[in-house]
Amino acid sequence: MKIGLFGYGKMGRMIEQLAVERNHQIVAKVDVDTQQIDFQSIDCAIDFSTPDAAFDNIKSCIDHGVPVVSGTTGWLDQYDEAVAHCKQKNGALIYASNFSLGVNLFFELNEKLAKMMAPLENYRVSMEEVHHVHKLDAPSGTAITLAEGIIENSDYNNWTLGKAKETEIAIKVKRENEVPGTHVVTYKSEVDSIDIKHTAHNRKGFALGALIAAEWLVGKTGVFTMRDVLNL
Ligand SMILES: NC(=O)C1=CN([C@@H]2O[C@H](COP(=O)(O)OP(=O)(O)OC[C@H]3O[C@@H](n4cnc5c(N)ncnc54)[C@H](OP(=O)(O)O)[C@@H]3O)[C@@H](O)[C@H]2O)C=CC1
Ligand SMILES: O=C(O)C1=N[C@H](C(=O)O)C[C@H](O)C1
Repeated sequence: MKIGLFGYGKMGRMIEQLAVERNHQIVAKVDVDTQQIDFQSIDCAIDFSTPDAAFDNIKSCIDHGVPVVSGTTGWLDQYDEAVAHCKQKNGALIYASNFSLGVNLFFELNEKLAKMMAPLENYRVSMEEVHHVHKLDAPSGTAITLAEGIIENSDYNNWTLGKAKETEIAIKVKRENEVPGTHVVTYKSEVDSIDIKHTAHNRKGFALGALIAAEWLVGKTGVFTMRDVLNL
């Protein structure tokens, strides 16, 4: 597959390394200064850029008939517009706040646990995410997906970075050194706590998941999620 990388930072470079191992070709490396892009040469675009750049990158890929996998976080206020644009143009799009297989299993576990905990009024849920100091957005996209998974399966109706009201999920954000990404969901009562935790040891899992999504997406039209790709 001929891949166009939109964003050639920490993730773009990791994807390049794994893509070559999987016999793919990187035919474009797009950054903020790129003047011209040969869209015709690209079978699938993989966007790991910045919150400010993601939507425009996705839109121009769709406009040029190029399927796009986006892992950029922090641009979700424009997600519905991206979905509508993709459907209108008969394009192909997968967005995931986290492409790693482990985190996608963690998402499923989080929803199942939320369902089990919902009737137990003695427990309150909260969340912590830890990332490297270079991260631009907070909370992480993954923490937002986890919070949405709890909200869909319980009486909680919002998340907050501040002091949580009765029906809000408190998310604590930590930025430390070069941490690739750690997420903990905690249910606490007076007598005990239940924690579920995912720890990324490096960025390979994210990159591999994005490549698997790109391999799956080529030849399809529509808007998909990692649930579709992994058949969860
Ligand atoms: N979904 C997932 O599984 C994962 C998602 N992420 C997310 O992916 C994104 C990128 O992460 P990461 O690689 O660590 O970040 P980096 O900052 O290392 O890389 C982002 C790159 O995008 C470049 N860029 C800026 N503007 C544009 C533009 N208009 N078009 C294309 N590229 C542009 C930046 O260039 P410059 O530095 O010159 O501005 C930089 O090289 C983040 O939003 C992060 O949260 C990260 C890991 C996993
Ligand atoms: O910025 C990162 O590094 C990461 N971002 C994603 C997020 O915001 O959830 C995924 C992963 O945690 C790493």
